[in-house]
Amino acid sequence: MTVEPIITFRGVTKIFATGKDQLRAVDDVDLDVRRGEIFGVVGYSGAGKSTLVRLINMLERVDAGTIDVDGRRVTDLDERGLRALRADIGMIFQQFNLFGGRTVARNVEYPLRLAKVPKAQRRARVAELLEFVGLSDKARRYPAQLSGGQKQRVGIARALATSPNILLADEATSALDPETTRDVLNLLRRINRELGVTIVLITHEMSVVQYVCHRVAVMERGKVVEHGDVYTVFANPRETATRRFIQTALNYRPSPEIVARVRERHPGRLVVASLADTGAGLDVSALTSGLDASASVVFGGVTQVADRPFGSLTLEVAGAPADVDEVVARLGRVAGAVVDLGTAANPLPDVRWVEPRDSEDEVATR
Ligand SMILES: Nc1ncnc2c1ncn2[C@@H]1O[C@H](COP(=O)(O)OP(=O)(O)OP(=O)(O)O)[C@@H](O)[C@H]1O
Repeated sequence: MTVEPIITFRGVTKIFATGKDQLRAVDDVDLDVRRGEIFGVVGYSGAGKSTLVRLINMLERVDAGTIDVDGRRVTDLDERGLRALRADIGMIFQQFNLFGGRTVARNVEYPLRLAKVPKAQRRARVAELLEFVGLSDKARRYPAQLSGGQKQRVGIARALATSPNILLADEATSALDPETTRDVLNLLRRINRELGVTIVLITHEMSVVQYVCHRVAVMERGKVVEHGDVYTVFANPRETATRRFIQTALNYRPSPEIVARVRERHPGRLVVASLADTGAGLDVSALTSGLDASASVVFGGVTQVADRPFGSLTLEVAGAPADVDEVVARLGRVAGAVVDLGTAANPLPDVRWVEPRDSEDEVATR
C-alpha cells in the first residue's frame, strides 16, 4: 500500500451555533487518509465523527482550515465543482436512505441519471452493480421487501454507481445484526481490495475497526485525540478514550468486580498481561520452568487484530515468594504490558483499567 494521502485535513474546524453558544463539532483537525486504505473514525456519540466525514464531500462547509481530496482543494470549490466532486465520492448511511417508492434497480440507477449517463449504459451498469453486491434477483423489488443487510447492499451499489475513488460509510452496519454486519463488512473489504476504493468508515464499535480497518482515528470532543495503524492503537492506546473503546470491544481485561470474584477462588498473586506483539503467543509453562512456582490462566482471551494475536490474560501465580517474583519478571519480558494485582491478602489496583463512561454526550462548547 502506498502512503500517498488521498484526503488531507489541515487545521479544520467546524462550528455550529446552538442558541448563544458555539459548538466546535470539529476542532482544529489535521489528518491524512491514505489512498487505498480502509480508515476508521471512532468515537462516542457527539464526538464529531459524522461532521468530520461530511466535510469531505462538503455536505458541511468548514469554518477554518483546508481539505484536499484527490488533488483538489474542496474547501475552495464552487457549486459546479462540488457536483463533480460528489460523483467521485460515494456515501452510505446507517438508515440506508433508499427511495422507498423506487425499485432496487431504480435506486441504483439514480446517480447515473443525475450524471446523464445514456439509458443503455445505465442498464448495463445497474446489472453489473447488482451482480457485484449479490442482488441480481432483487432488481424489481422495493426496499420495504428487503432485509436490512440487503437494503445496505442496495445503498452500496448506488454509492458505487459512478465508480467513485472514495466511499464514506457513516455507521453503515450499526442497524444490522452481527452476522449481517460481518457480510456487509466483507463486501466493503472486497470493494477496497478489488476496486481499489479508499473507504472512510465511521463507527462506534471497535470490533468493526478490528475487523476491517487498516488505520484508525479516535475522536473526542471534536478533536482527533489519537490515530495510527490499528494494531499499534490497539496494542498501545495512549488516550483514555481509546483504552475505554478497546476495553469495551474486547472485554478480556477483568473489571474490578470480576477481579474481586476471581480472588474468592484464587487468593494468589494475580497478574494481568497484555498480549501484544508476542508473536507465537504465550508459553505459560516456560514462565515457571526451573522455579518453585505455578502459573495458571484464570481470566482473559486472545483474538486477532489486523491478523496478529492480541488480547489479555490474567494469571494466578503461586509458590515461593522469590520464584513468584521471577515468574512476574519473566512474564514482563514476553508480554506487552503487565499489571500486578497483588494477592487477596494484599491487593493492588489495576492501574490500566479505565472506568466506563456514564454520559454519552460529551461535547465541547464555547
Ligand atoms: N447541523 C447541526 N446543527 C447544530 N449542531 C450540530 C449539527 N450537526 C451536528 N451537530 C452537533 O455537533 C456535534 C457533533 O455531531 P456529530 O454528528 O458529528 O457527532 P458523531 O460523533 O457523529 O455522533 P453520532 O454518532 O451521534 O452521530 C454534536 O453535538 C451534534 O449535536
